[in-house]
Amino acid sequence: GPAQQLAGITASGELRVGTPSDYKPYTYRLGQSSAYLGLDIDLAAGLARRLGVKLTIVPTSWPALLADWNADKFDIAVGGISITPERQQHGLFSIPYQRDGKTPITRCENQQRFQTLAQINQPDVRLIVNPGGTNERFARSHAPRAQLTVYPDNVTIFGQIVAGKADLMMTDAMETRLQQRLHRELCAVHPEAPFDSADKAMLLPRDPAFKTLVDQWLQERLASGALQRDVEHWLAFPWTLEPLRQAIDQRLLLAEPVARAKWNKQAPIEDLPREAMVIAAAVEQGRALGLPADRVEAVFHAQIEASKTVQRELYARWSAQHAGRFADAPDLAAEIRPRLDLITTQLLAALAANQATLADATRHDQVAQALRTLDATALSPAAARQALAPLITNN
Ligand SMILES: O=C(O)C(=O)C[C@]1(C(=O)O)C=C[C@@H](O)C=C1
Repeated sequence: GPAQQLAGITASGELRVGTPSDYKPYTYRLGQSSAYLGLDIDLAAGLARRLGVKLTIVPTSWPALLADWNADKFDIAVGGISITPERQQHGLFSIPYQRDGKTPITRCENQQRFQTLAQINQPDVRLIVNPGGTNERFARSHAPRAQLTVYPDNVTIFGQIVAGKADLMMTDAMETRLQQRLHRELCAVHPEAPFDSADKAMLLPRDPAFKTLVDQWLQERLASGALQRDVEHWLAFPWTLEPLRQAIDQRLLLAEPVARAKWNKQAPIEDLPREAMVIAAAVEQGRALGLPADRVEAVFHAQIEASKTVQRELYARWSAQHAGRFADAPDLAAEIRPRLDLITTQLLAALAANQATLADATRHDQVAQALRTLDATALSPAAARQALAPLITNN
Protein backbone atom coordinates (compact mmCIF):
# COMPACT_ATOMS: atom_id res chain seq x y z
CA GLY A 1 0.00 0.00 0.00
CA PRO A 2 0.92 3.68 -0.08
CA ALA A 3 3.59 5.07 2.21
CA GLN A 4 1.54 8.12 3.17
CA GLN A 5 -0.42 7.99 6.41
CA LEU A 6 -2.82 10.40 8.07
CA ALA A 7 -0.14 12.79 9.31
CA GLY A 8 1.50 12.88 5.90
CA ILE A 9 -1.79 13.53 4.13
CA THR A 10 -2.65 16.39 6.44
CA ALA A 11 0.83 17.85 6.10
CA SER A 12 0.79 17.64 2.31
CA GLY A 13 -2.62 19.37 2.17
CA GLU A 14 -3.81 16.84 -0.40
CA LEU A 15 -5.79 13.59 -0.41
CA ARG A 16 -4.95 11.52 -3.50
CA VAL A 17 -7.92 9.29 -4.29
CA GLY A 18 -7.58 6.49 -6.80
CA THR A 19 -10.71 5.40 -8.62
CA PRO A 20 -11.68 3.28 -11.63
CA SER A 21 -13.54 5.22 -14.31
CA ASP A 22 -16.69 3.34 -15.17
CA TYR A 23 -18.75 1.93 -12.33
CA LYS A 24 -21.97 3.90 -12.09
CA PRO A 25 -23.39 5.06 -9.71
CA TYR A 26 -20.20 4.83 -7.63
CA THR A 27 -17.72 6.45 -9.99
CA TYR A 28 -17.77 7.69 -13.58
CA ARG A 29 -15.21 9.64 -15.59
CA LEU A 30 -16.47 12.22 -18.08
CA GLY A 31 -14.39 11.61 -21.23
CA GLN A 32 -10.66 12.05 -20.78
CA SER A 33 -11.16 14.94 -18.37
CA SER A 34 -10.24 14.92 -14.72
CA ALA A 35 -13.94 15.32 -13.87
CA TYR A 36 -15.55 12.37 -12.11
CA LEU A 37 -19.12 11.94 -10.88
CA GLY A 38 -20.77 9.51 -8.51
CA LEU A 39 -21.49 8.42 -4.96
CA ASP A 40 -17.89 7.54 -4.13
CA ILE A 41 -16.56 10.75 -5.64
CA ASP A 42 -18.88 12.69 -3.32
CA LEU A 43 -17.70 10.53 -0.41
CA ALA A 44 -14.06 11.22 -1.27
CA ALA A 45 -14.78 14.94 -1.53
CA GLY A 46 -16.54 14.87 1.83
CA LEU A 47 -13.62 13.06 3.44
CA ALA A 48 -11.13 15.58 2.00
CA ARG A 49 -13.28 18.40 3.45
CA ARG A 50 -13.35 16.63 6.81
CA LEU A 51 -9.53 16.40 6.72
CA GLY A 52 -9.24 20.01 5.58
CA VAL A 53 -7.21 19.05 2.51
CA LYS A 54 -7.70 19.32 -1.23
CA LEU A 55 -9.02 16.37 -3.22
CA THR A 56 -6.98 15.02 -6.13
CA ILE A 57 -8.56 12.26 -8.18
CA VAL A 58 -6.07 9.76 -9.63
CA PRO A 59 -7.41 7.59 -12.48
CA THR A 60 -6.85 3.85 -12.17
CA SER A 61 -8.65 0.74 -13.45
CA TRP A 62 -9.92 -2.52 -11.96
CA PRO A 63 -7.05 -4.63 -13.36
CA ALA A 64 -4.41 -2.07 -12.23
CA LEU A 65 -5.97 -1.15 -8.88
CA LEU A 66 -3.66 -3.09 -6.56
CA ALA A 67 -0.50 -2.46 -8.60
CA ASP A 68 -1.21 1.29 -8.62
CA TRP A 69 -1.99 1.13 -4.90
CA ASN A 70 1.30 -0.62 -4.16
CA ALA A 71 3.16 1.87 -6.37
CA ASP A 72 1.90 4.64 -4.03
CA LYS A 73 -0.05 6.45 -6.77
CA PHE A 74 -2.80 7.40 -4.31
CA ASP A 75 -3.52 7.51 -0.57
CA ILE A 76 -6.96 5.85 -0.60
CA ALA A 77 -9.10 4.13 -3.24
CA VAL A 78 -12.86 4.33 -3.85
CA GLY A 79 -15.34 3.43 -6.58
CA GLY A 80 -17.64 0.64 -5.41
CA ILE A 81 -14.69 -1.41 -4.19
CA SER A 82 -15.71 -4.71 -2.58
CA ILE A 83 -13.89 -6.05 0.44
CA THR A 84 -11.99 -9.16 -0.70
CA PRO A 85 -9.37 -11.27 1.10
CA GLU A 86 -6.83 -10.43 -1.61
CA ARG A 87 -7.30 -6.70 -1.20
CA GLN A 88 -7.21 -7.02 2.58
CA GLN A 89 -3.61 -8.18 2.26
CA HIS A 90 -2.64 -4.80 0.79
CA GLY A 91 -4.33 -2.29 3.09
CA LEU A 92 -7.10 -1.65 5.58
CA PHE A 93 -10.77 -1.29 4.68
CA SER A 94 -13.13 1.26 6.21
CA ILE A 95 -16.43 0.06 7.63
CA PRO A 96 -18.77 -0.86 4.74
CA TYR A 97 -21.08 1.87 3.48
CA GLN A 98 -23.03 -0.30 1.03
CA ARG A 99 -23.88 -3.97 0.83
CA ASP A 100 -24.30 -5.32 -2.65
CA GLY A 101 -24.64 -8.73 -4.27
CA LYS A 102 -25.67 -10.52 -7.44
CA THR A 103 -29.32 -10.36 -8.41
CA PRO A 104 -31.23 -10.79 -11.71
CA ILE A 105 -32.39 -8.12 -14.08
CA THR A 106 -34.92 -9.19 -16.71
CA ARG A 107 -37.82 -7.96 -18.81
CA CYS A 108 -40.53 -7.05 -16.34
CA GLU A 109 -42.97 -9.71 -17.61
CA ASN A 110 -40.38 -12.37 -16.62
CA GLN A 111 -39.86 -11.17 -13.06
CA GLN A 112 -41.68 -14.13 -11.47
CA ARG A 113 -39.84 -16.66 -13.68
CA PHE A 114 -36.40 -15.73 -12.29
CA GLN A 115 -36.78 -15.40 -8.55
CA THR A 116 -34.49 -18.27 -7.52
CA LEU A 117 -31.23 -19.81 -8.72
CA ALA A 118 -33.12 -23.10 -9.18
CA GLN A 119 -35.43 -21.33 -11.67
CA ILE A 120 -32.49 -19.73 -13.46
CA ASN A 121 -30.27 -22.81 -13.62
CA GLN A 122 -32.33 -24.46 -16.39
CA PRO A 123 -31.39 -25.45 -19.94
CA ASP A 124 -34.13 -23.27 -21.52
CA VAL A 125 -32.94 -20.09 -19.76
CA ARG A 126 -30.76 -17.72 -21.79
CA LEU A 127 -28.37 -15.97 -19.45
CA ILE A 128 -26.13 -13.12 -20.63
CA VAL A 129 -22.99 -11.91 -18.87
CA ASN A 130 -20.10 -9.50 -19.30
CA PRO A 131 -16.76 -11.33 -19.35
CA GLY A 132 -13.88 -11.44 -16.94
CA GLY A 133 -15.29 -10.33 -13.64
CA THR A 134 -17.31 -11.56 -10.72
CA ASN A 135 -20.52 -11.61 -12.80
CA GLU A 136 -19.11 -14.29 -15.10
CA ARG A 137 -17.73 -16.28 -12.19
CA PHE A 138 -21.12 -16.16 -10.45
CA ALA A 139 -23.03 -17.20 -13.58
CA ARG A 140 -20.74 -20.15 -14.31
CA SER A 141 -20.74 -21.50 -10.78
CA HIS A 142 -24.44 -20.94 -9.91
CA ALA A 143 -26.21 -21.49 -13.25
CA PRO A 144 -24.05 -23.99 -15.17
CA ARG A 145 -27.11 -25.59 -16.88
CA ALA A 146 -28.43 -22.33 -18.38
CA GLN A 147 -27.41 -21.19 -21.89
CA LEU A 148 -24.68 -18.60 -21.32
CA THR A 149 -23.87 -15.78 -23.75
CA VAL A 150 -20.68 -13.91 -22.92
CA TYR A 151 -21.22 -10.39 -24.23
CA PRO A 152 -18.29 -7.99 -24.09
CA ASP A 153 -19.99 -4.57 -24.21
CA ASN A 154 -21.08 -3.41 -20.77
CA VAL A 155 -23.01 -0.48 -22.22
CA THR A 156 -25.27 -2.28 -24.72
CA ILE A 157 -25.61 -5.56 -22.82
CA PHE A 158 -28.87 -4.40 -21.21
CA GLY A 159 -30.28 -3.61 -24.66
CA GLN A 160 -29.85 -7.31 -25.48
CA ILE A 161 -32.31 -8.20 -22.71
CA VAL A 162 -34.71 -5.43 -23.80
CA ALA A 163 -34.57 -6.81 -27.36
CA GLY A 164 -35.35 -10.35 -26.14
CA LYS A 165 -31.96 -11.71 -27.28
CA ALA A 166 -31.35 -12.93 -23.72
CA ASP A 167 -33.67 -13.63 -20.78
CA LEU A 168 -31.68 -12.17 -17.93
CA MET A 169 -28.39 -11.04 -16.51
CA MET A 170 -27.17 -11.39 -12.94
CA THR A 171 -25.12 -8.46 -11.71
CA ASP A 172 -24.72 -6.20 -8.67
CA ALA A 173 -28.08 -5.19 -7.22
CA MET A 174 -27.04 -1.52 -7.38
CA GLU A 175 -26.51 -1.85 -11.12
CA THR A 176 -29.89 -3.57 -11.58
CA ARG A 177 -31.51 -0.64 -9.74
CA LEU A 178 -29.73 1.84 -12.00
CA GLN A 179 -30.50 -0.02 -15.21
CA GLN A 180 -34.22 -0.46 -14.45
CA ARG A 181 -34.37 3.34 -14.31
CA LEU A 182 -32.58 3.62 -17.65
CA HIS A 183 -34.72 0.97 -19.46
CA ARG A 184 -38.45 1.00 -18.70
CA GLU A 185 -38.81 -2.59 -20.02
CA LEU A 186 -36.41 -3.99 -17.42
CA CYS A 187 -37.01 -4.87 -13.77
CA ALA A 188 -34.51 -5.63 -11.05
CA VAL A 189 -35.49 -8.87 -9.30
CA HIS A 190 -35.38 -8.58 -5.48
CA PRO A 191 -32.46 -6.12 -5.41
CA GLU A 192 -33.04 -5.81 -1.65
CA ALA A 193 -32.26 -9.52 -1.22
CA PRO A 194 -29.48 -10.52 -3.65
CA PHE A 195 -28.20 -14.12 -3.98
CA ASP A 196 -24.85 -13.36 -2.37
CA SER A 197 -23.36 -10.37 -0.66
CA ALA A 198 -20.29 -8.19 -0.90
CA ASP A 199 -19.52 -5.14 1.19
CA LYS A 200 -18.33 -1.90 -0.41
CA ALA A 201 -15.77 0.08 1.54
CA MET A 202 -12.92 2.54 1.13
CA LEU A 203 -9.43 1.09 0.77
CA LEU A 204 -7.18 2.81 3.33
CA PRO A 205 -3.49 2.81 4.20
CA ARG A 206 -2.28 0.71 7.14
CA ASP A 207 -2.79 3.49 9.66
CA PRO A 208 -5.22 2.63 12.47
CA ALA A 209 -5.66 6.30 13.40
CA PHE A 210 -6.71 7.11 9.85
CA LYS A 211 -9.14 4.17 9.79
CA THR A 212 -10.70 5.30 13.07
CA LEU A 213 -11.23 8.79 11.71
CA VAL A 214 -12.73 7.56 8.40
CA ASP A 215 -14.95 5.01 10.16
CA GLN A 216 -16.36 7.62 12.56
CA TRP A 217 -17.04 9.98 9.70
CA LEU A 218 -18.76 7.23 7.64
CA GLN A 219 -20.72 6.05 10.66
CA GLU A 220 -22.15 9.54 11.13
CA ARG A 221 -23.24 9.68 7.49
CA LEU A 222 -24.84 6.24 7.74
CA ALA A 223 -26.65 7.06 10.99
CA SER A 224 -27.98 10.42 9.81
CA GLY A 225 -29.40 9.02 6.55
CA ALA A 226 -27.14 11.33 4.53
CA LEU A 227 -25.47 8.40 2.84
CA GLN A 228 -28.76 6.82 1.78
CA ARG A 229 -29.83 10.19 0.33
CA ASP A 230 -26.58 10.29 -1.66
CA VAL A 231 -27.27 6.77 -2.97
CA GLU A 232 -30.76 7.80 -4.13
CA HIS A 233 -29.35 10.95 -5.73
CA TRP A 234 -26.78 9.04 -7.79
CA LEU A 235 -29.25 6.32 -8.76
CA ALA A 236 -31.62 9.01 -10.07
CA PHE A 237 -28.86 10.93 -11.85
CA PRO A 238 -29.56 11.36 -15.63
CA TRP A 239 -26.79 9.01 -16.79
CA THR A 240 -28.71 8.67 -20.08
CA LEU A 241 -27.34 12.07 -21.11
CA GLU A 242 -23.87 10.63 -21.61
CA PRO A 243 -24.28 9.80 -25.35
CA LEU A 244 -25.48 13.37 -25.90
CA ARG A 245 -22.45 14.82 -24.10
CA GLN A 246 -20.15 12.56 -26.11
CA ALA A 247 -21.74 13.51 -29.45
CA ILE A 248 -21.41 17.24 -28.71
CA ASP A 249 -17.82 16.76 -27.56
CA GLN A 250 -16.78 14.64 -30.55
CA ARG A 251 -18.37 17.09 -32.99
CA LEU A 252 -16.54 20.04 -31.45
CA LEU A 253 -13.21 18.17 -31.33
CA LEU A 254 -13.51 17.71 -35.11
CA ALA A 255 -13.31 21.51 -35.55
CA GLU A 256 -9.54 21.16 -35.16
CA PRO A 257 -8.95 18.80 -38.15
CA VAL A 258 -11.53 20.84 -40.12
CA ALA A 259 -9.46 23.96 -39.48
CA ARG A 260 -6.24 22.20 -40.51
CA ALA A 261 -7.81 21.05 -43.79
CA LYS A 262 -9.03 24.57 -44.55
CA TRP A 263 -5.77 26.22 -43.50
CA ASN A 264 -3.85 24.12 -45.99
CA LYS A 265 -6.12 25.36 -48.78
CA GLN A 266 -6.27 28.87 -47.28
CA ALA A 267 -10.05 28.41 -47.48
CA PRO A 268 -12.49 30.61 -45.54
CA ILE A 269 -13.78 29.10 -42.30
CA GLU A 270 -17.43 29.82 -42.93
CA ASP A 271 -19.28 27.82 -45.60
CA LEU A 272 -22.91 28.95 -45.49
CA PRO A 273 -24.28 26.50 -48.10
CA ARG A 274 -22.78 23.60 -46.13
CA GLU A 275 -24.27 24.98 -42.89
CA ALA A 276 -27.71 25.11 -44.51
CA MET A 277 -27.32 21.51 -45.66
CA VAL A 278 -26.22 20.33 -42.21
CA ILE A 279 -29.20 22.00 -40.55
CA ALA A 280 -31.73 20.86 -43.17
CA ALA A 281 -30.53 17.25 -42.86
CA ALA A 282 -30.72 17.42 -39.07
CA VAL A 283 -34.22 18.90 -39.11
CA GLU A 284 -35.43 16.16 -41.45
CA GLN A 285 -33.89 13.34 -39.41
CA GLY A 286 -35.12 14.96 -36.22
CA ARG A 287 -38.69 15.10 -37.50
CA ALA A 288 -38.67 11.31 -37.88
CA LEU A 289 -37.67 11.11 -34.20
CA GLY A 290 -40.42 13.48 -33.07
CA LEU A 291 -38.09 16.42 -32.47
CA PRO A 292 -39.46 19.91 -33.21
CA ALA A 293 -37.71 21.70 -36.11
CA ASP A 294 -36.97 24.88 -34.15
CA ARG A 295 -35.34 22.85 -31.38
CA VAL A 296 -33.12 20.93 -33.81
CA GLU A 297 -32.22 24.15 -35.58
CA ALA A 298 -31.23 25.86 -32.34
CA VAL A 299 -29.08 22.95 -31.20
CA PHE A 300 -27.27 22.53 -34.54
CA HIS A 301 -26.87 26.27 -35.03
CA ALA A 302 -25.05 26.32 -31.69
CA GLN A 303 -22.82 23.38 -32.68
CA ILE A 304 -21.85 25.10 -35.94
CA GLU A 305 -21.17 28.46 -34.25
CA ALA A 306 -19.04 26.65 -31.66
CA SER A 307 -17.08 24.92 -34.43
CA LYS A 308 -16.39 28.27 -36.08
CA THR A 309 -15.20 29.71 -32.76
CA VAL A 310 -12.60 26.94 -32.47
CA GLN A 311 -11.58 27.35 -36.10
CA ARG A 312 -11.22 31.14 -35.78
CA GLU A 313 -9.14 30.84 -32.63
CA LEU A 314 -6.86 28.31 -34.34
CA TYR A 315 -6.56 30.48 -37.48
CA ALA A 316 -5.62 33.45 -35.28
CA ARG A 317 -2.94 31.42 -33.50
CA TRP A 318 -1.52 29.95 -36.71
CA SER A 319 -1.44 33.37 -38.37
CA ALA A 320 0.41 34.84 -35.40
CA GLN A 321 2.91 31.97 -35.61
CA HIS A 322 3.24 32.37 -39.40
CA ALA A 323 2.50 28.65 -39.58
CA GLY A 324 3.02 26.88 -42.90
CA ARG A 325 0.96 24.07 -44.37
CA PHE A 326 0.31 21.02 -42.21
CA ALA A 327 1.82 17.73 -43.35
CA ASP A 328 -1.03 15.73 -41.81
CA ALA A 329 -4.20 17.64 -42.67
CA PRO A 330 -7.19 15.39 -43.45
CA ASP A 331 -9.47 15.75 -46.45
CA LEU A 332 -12.55 17.75 -45.43
CA ALA A 333 -15.06 16.31 -47.91
CA ALA A 334 -13.78 12.74 -47.94
CA GLU A 335 -12.92 12.26 -44.25
CA ILE A 336 -14.27 14.85 -41.88
CA ARG A 337 -17.71 15.77 -43.20
CA PRO A 338 -18.82 12.09 -43.28
CA ARG A 339 -17.80 11.87 -39.62
CA LEU A 340 -19.75 15.04 -38.83
CA ASP A 341 -22.78 13.54 -40.59
CA LEU A 342 -22.53 10.38 -38.51
CA ILE A 343 -22.41 12.46 -35.33
CA THR A 344 -25.54 14.33 -36.49
CA THR A 345 -27.44 11.03 -36.35
CA GLN A 346 -26.03 10.12 -32.93
CA LEU A 347 -26.68 13.56 -31.49
CA LEU A 348 -30.30 13.53 -32.68
CA ALA A 349 -30.94 10.05 -31.26
CA ALA A 350 -29.53 11.17 -27.91
CA LEU A 351 -31.57 14.36 -28.01
CA ALA A 352 -34.76 12.42 -28.74
CA ALA A 353 -34.06 9.88 -25.97
CA ASN A 354 -33.60 12.68 -23.44
CA GLN A 355 -36.35 15.12 -24.41
CA ALA A 356 -38.25 14.76 -21.15
CA THR A 357 -35.13 15.06 -18.97
CA LEU A 358 -33.92 18.15 -20.83
CA ALA A 359 -37.33 19.83 -20.51
CA ASP A 360 -37.64 19.09 -16.76
CA ALA A 361 -36.92 22.32 -14.88
CA THR A 362 -36.36 20.44 -11.61
CA ARG A 363 -33.41 18.61 -13.22
CA HIS A 364 -31.53 21.57 -14.71
CA ASP A 365 -28.66 21.30 -12.23
CA GLN A 366 -28.21 17.58 -12.88
CA VAL A 367 -28.42 18.12 -16.64
CA ALA A 368 -25.72 20.78 -16.39
CA GLN A 369 -23.57 18.48 -14.26
CA ALA A 370 -23.94 15.63 -16.77
CA LEU A 371 -23.22 17.72 -19.87
CA ARG A 372 -20.89 20.57 -19.00
CA THR A 373 -17.55 18.73 -18.95
CA LEU A 374 -16.20 18.51 -22.49
CA ASP A 375 -12.75 17.45 -23.62
CA ALA A 376 -13.18 20.17 -26.27
CA THR A 377 -13.00 22.79 -23.50
CA ALA A 378 -9.23 22.38 -23.83
CA LEU A 379 -9.54 23.64 -27.43
CA SER A 380 -11.75 26.60 -26.53
CA PRO A 381 -13.75 27.24 -23.35
CA ALA A 382 -15.83 29.81 -25.24
CA ALA A 383 -16.76 27.28 -27.93
CA ALA A 384 -17.68 24.66 -25.33
CA ARG A 385 -20.07 27.13 -23.68
CA GLN A 386 -21.62 27.99 -27.07
CA ALA A 387 -22.18 24.32 -27.93
CA LEU A 388 -23.95 23.65 -24.62
CA ALA A 389 -25.93 26.88 -24.39
CA PRO A 390 -29.23 25.54 -25.85
CA LEU A 391 -29.11 22.49 -23.58
CA ILE A 392 -28.22 23.81 -20.17
CA THR A 393 -29.69 26.86 -18.51
CA ASN A 394 -27.17 27.59 -15.78
CA ASN A 395 -24.19 27.33 -18.10
O1 LIG B 1 -17.79 21.47 -42.77
C1 LIG B 1 -17.19 22.52 -42.58
O2 LIG B 1 -16.66 23.18 -43.47
C2 LIG B 1 -17.07 23.06 -41.23
O3 LIG B 1 -16.33 23.99 -41.00
C3 LIG B 1 -17.97 22.52 -40.18
C4 LIG B 1 -19.20 23.39 -40.07
C5 LIG B 1 -20.12 22.57 -39.13
O4 LIG B 1 -20.00 22.75 -37.94
O5 LIG B 1 -20.91 21.75 -39.66
C6 LIG B 1 -18.82 24.67 -39.45
C7 LIG B 1 -18.66 25.82 -40.19
C8 LIG B 1 -18.93 25.90 -41.60
O6 LIG B 1 -19.52 27.14 -41.94
C9 LIG B 1 -19.72 24.76 -42.08
C10 LIG B 1 -19.86 23.61 -41.37
